Amino acid sequence: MDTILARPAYAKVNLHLAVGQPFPDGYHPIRSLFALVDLFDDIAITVTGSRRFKVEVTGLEAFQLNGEDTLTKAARLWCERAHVPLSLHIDCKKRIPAQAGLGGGSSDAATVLHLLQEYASDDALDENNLADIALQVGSDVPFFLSSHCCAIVTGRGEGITPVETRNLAVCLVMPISFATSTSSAYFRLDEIRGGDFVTMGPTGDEIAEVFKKSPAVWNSLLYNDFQQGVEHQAFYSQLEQLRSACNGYSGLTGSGACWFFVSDDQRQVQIVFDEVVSRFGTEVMSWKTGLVL
Ligand SMILES: C[C@@](CO)(OP(=O)(O)O)[C@H](O)COP(=O)(O)OP(=O)(O)OC[C@H]1O[C@@H](n2ccc(N)nc2=O)[C@H](O)[C@@H]1O
Ligand SMILES: Nc1ncnc2c1ncn2[C@@H]1O[C@H](COP(=O)(O)OP(=O)(O)O)[C@@H](O)[C@H]1O
Repeated sequence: MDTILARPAYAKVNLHLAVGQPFPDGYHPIRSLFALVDLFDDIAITVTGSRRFKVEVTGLEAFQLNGEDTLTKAARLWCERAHVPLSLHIDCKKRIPAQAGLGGGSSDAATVLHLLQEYASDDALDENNLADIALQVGSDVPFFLSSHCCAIVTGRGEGITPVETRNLAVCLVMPISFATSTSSAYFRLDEIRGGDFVTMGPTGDEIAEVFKKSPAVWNSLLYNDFQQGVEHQAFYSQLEQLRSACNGYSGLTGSGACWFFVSDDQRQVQIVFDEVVSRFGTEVMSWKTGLVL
């Protein structure tokens, strides 16, 4: 009998993101506050009796995949390490836009790993093996694999310190005519900095303290380093103007291109959301949602 396992793969926002100078391997150290948001892809895995491997993704058709998709990569690496055949059918229905800075590809991969661990039960891989696979798939995968709703993330993405999450309302705005490649965004940031010394800003403890306060006061304390190299400045300036009339915090998530507004007052998020819909119409995709608790 086939076994079917399913689980949602949530998106994240980076409520703060400091980027340091690159390590010798080219990757950059980050110090970031990650929080899961209630926007998710649906992942289902059918473990079959036959030796067939099939991955079906709907909603990613517009994107040219550069090699394997993250679900295939995670499943293949897991099966290799666990010495089990790739007898799987993975089905993914995407809602999280790609190249948005919402971590959709990484979350999908972490969810596949979670489901395979659940299926393997007593034969599941140990933590070290799993952590190794996660980083091979992508720098954001360790956070999604951690199952924490909110965390300070450091190193390349492997340092996870959980932080208690909060009931906050969120508006997400994704332009439909452009997206951002993560590697290009890191490259552009290095170019802008031109090798100058950079500080990593507030410590993890300081970021966690700021997170306890109202989002309306975060603006002078938290930031995203990618904001300085962002293209389409006119678009983001319009969104920032909207925020300045409301009580909350806003910014780019990850390397972009998605913008978010967060508030402890649902009505403020409704105002921003309505204004975005009336100003940008079908030029953007927008969601009124919240942090995952
Ligand atoms: C910027 C962040 C912030 O959360 O997220 P996104 O905007 O992509 O969601 C992450 O650091 C992105 O993580 P992820 O999207 O998993 O990146 P990866 O696939 O590992 O790497 C893609 C490319 O980004 C660069 N990269 C990534 C992570 C990192 N700490 N330093 C880097 O320099 C490298 O050039 C790498 O080749
Ligand atoms: N399961 C997946 N979901 C989304 N993108 C994927 C997936 N697998 C591979 N990709 C590729 O990874 C790139 C960025 O993925 P994604 O995680 O959505 O963006 P971001 O890094 O901005 O959060 C896309 O260009 C896409 O082609």
